[in-house]
Amino acid sequence: MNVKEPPMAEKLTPEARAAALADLPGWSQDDNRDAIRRRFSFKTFNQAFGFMTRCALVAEKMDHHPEWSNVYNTVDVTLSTHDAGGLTDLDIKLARSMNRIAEG
Ligand SMILES: C[C@H](O)[C@H](O)[C@H]1CNC2=NC(N)=NC(=O)C2=N1
Repeated sequence: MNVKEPPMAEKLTPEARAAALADLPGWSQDDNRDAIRRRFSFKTFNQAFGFMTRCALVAEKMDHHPEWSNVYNTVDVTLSTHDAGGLTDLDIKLARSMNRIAEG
């Protein structure tokens, strides 16, 4: 059987990146690399870790994974597509999902 790999995601153009960011509350361009970042703040560690757990399930399903760290009630996230060496539509999709999950 001919089972194709999904096509490699392509880096967004500067115009596409700006348009996507304008529609992504809380996210901004990373100062140092072709990536986007957001800090999610919660009331408790439990809420922060629950958020990470739900995001992890989505990320695994997408086969697209965040760079992130957690300190108590805060989760810092950076999204970039390593295979493409920069920001792609996959990052925008994952960012949207994370925003939805954070809203509860
Ligand atoms: C083999 C596997 O599909 C790749 O390594 C996936 C896994 N998760 C990934 N996550 C992110 N953020 N970027 C990638 O390029 C990437 N590639």
